[in-house]
Amino acid sequence: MTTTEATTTSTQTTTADPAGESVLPELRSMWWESGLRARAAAGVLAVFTELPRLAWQAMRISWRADRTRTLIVIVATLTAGVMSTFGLLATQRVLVELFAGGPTPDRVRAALPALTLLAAATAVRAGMGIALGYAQNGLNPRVNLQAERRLFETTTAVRLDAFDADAFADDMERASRGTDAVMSLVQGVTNLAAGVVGLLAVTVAVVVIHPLLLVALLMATVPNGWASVKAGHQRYQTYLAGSVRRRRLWILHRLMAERATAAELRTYRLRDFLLDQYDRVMGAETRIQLDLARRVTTTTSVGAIIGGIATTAVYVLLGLLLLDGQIPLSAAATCVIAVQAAQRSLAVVTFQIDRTYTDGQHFGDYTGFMTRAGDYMPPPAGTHTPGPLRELAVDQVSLSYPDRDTPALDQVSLVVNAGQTVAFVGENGSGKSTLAALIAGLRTPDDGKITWNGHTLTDLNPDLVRARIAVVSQDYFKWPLSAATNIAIGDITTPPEQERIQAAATRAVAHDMIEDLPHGYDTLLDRTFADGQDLSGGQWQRITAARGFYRDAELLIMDEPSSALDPRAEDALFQAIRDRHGTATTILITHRLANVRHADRIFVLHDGALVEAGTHDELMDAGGRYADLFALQAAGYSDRTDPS
Ligand SMILES: Nc1ncnc2c1ncn2[C@@H]1O[C@H](COP(=O)(O)OP(=O)(O)OP(=O)(O)O)[C@@H](O)[C@H]1O
Repeated sequence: MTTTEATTTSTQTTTADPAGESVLPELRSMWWESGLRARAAAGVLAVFTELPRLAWQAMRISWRADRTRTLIVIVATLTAGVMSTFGLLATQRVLVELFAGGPTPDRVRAALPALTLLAAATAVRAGMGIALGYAQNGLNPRVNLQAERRLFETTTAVRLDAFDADAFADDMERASRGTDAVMSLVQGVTNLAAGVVGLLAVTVAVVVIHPLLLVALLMATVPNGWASVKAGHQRYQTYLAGSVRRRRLWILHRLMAERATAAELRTYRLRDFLLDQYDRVMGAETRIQLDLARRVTTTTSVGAIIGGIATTAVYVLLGLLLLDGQIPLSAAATCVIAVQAAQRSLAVVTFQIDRTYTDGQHFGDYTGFMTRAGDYMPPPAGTHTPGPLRELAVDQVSLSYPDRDTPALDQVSLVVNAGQTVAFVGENGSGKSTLAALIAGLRTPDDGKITWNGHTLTDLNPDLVRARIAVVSQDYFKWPLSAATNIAIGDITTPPEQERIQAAATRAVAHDMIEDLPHGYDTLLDRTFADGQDLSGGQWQRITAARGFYRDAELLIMDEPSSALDPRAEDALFQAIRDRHGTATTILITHRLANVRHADRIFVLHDGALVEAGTHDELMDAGGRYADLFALQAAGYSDRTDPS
């Protein structure tokens, strides 16, 4: 597909129904696709210039994965090729002897040495085939392991902001597809090498018999080869242009078939809406696939027709050479066998060129992703060891999310002393969670710095800093693990201890609730597995709070830890937080302002700026934003209790 075609297809999808533009904005052409498309449009011949590089890369991966098997593959492939040449030359000798004059027994006897050679060559070739299969089978899982592990090593190491970039998500989607391609590429290159060696073997044999036969061989093989390569190119271009569509389809699959969305889908009667979305994306996809099928069929049919005509011409040429006495009958017969062998090898070669090229492009996506992901890697880790927390200072810190006009945090400065309980309050979107993420070292400020006992966070060893901080996030993830493990992953560096797990659960008011589960602490918290259970929102929140307590960190950051808790549980949780006062530091983010009254210091954020700071009493006296919010919330309670 050309660039124009790709653009047309994506606009077709969105303009077919103007509503689609806003509902499915991802269907628009992405800026980053144009560069890749340009590469794909480089032309069919580019395949041949790229193949050696791809083969080299595949071999390097294979070598790293398993040297012995890679060696077996190389030796077996080459030996099988040499045996093919031998086999063909031996066949010709057998035919020469059989077509010679004299009684049949004498002719058979004369052909015996060549026949023995032929049998030996065939046996060695078959043996090499078995060795090749054995080596390849053992190589595949090892190569796959290497490729996939490297991908996950990268995706788990990149900075958090990588996941804010849509290009990164698309890039990653293609890279995941690329991990399968690594294995396929190694296999494809081996098979391709086997096919090429087979073709070379036939070529050598044919040239030895009669150089003119080489022309015949080329005529019979080139058209099909060209068509096959071109078809592969067409398929890859279509695949490339469809990355955004596939991501959208994947999202729709999950929205329509997963448990997490099942209830809301029904409540809001989203069935028809989602099916309509699916029809639109699939409609576009089907049109594109049908168009591709038409173009691929045309290409391969043209190749097959020209190839057929050329093969007929070869047989005519052979007939003419025979009639003219240019070649003996034995050579002509060997040539027919050779052409058939060449066509078999060519079928392998063209299929493998197609596959290797396609896999090579996917592999390029994989390696390209690895390179581009380098831009998202955290800066070199600091080496200083953080001591026990004395003072945490946020100094003139700003952060803007990509594609946002206003900063999420704007020149924020504050100090938290060890043993304090401080609160971040403010309206939705005021920047509280962003500030917490910066303090936890999950994001790096664009400007300003955060210091731990006077050392900038980036100068400190990040693992050692994180070991001293526990974060209970507002957007927690429901890990599909047992209740005990869900808590124990709060400190993965030590083996889980049941007593410690229970103590953390008790502080988070989760113990009794967990004991009541069918298998207690061993209950699997995922309904999609056998024996799995799900929890209510408040119960999940208790588990995540227990995870935060499990680490017993010097600095505990709790972002909306009680939004789903019942009043009794909420009270108990905040009592546990107050118990930390004086011995450990807590940063609390909550909209329930009654719970921050006891905080040593309350920081009020508004539109990313720190607008007020002080104790509850100071802020109430100041009569500013905090006092307004507090009075508003308090009025809600007093209205209900006020009998008037
Ligand atoms: N990953 C992100 N990409 C782009 N913008 C973001 C991202 N996360 C947050 N924002 C924006 O940054 C601003 C601050 O968000 P933040 O989550 O820090 O607010 P908050 O004070 O914690 O809000 P809430 O009380 O609703 O939890 C908001 O305008 C939000 O839309």
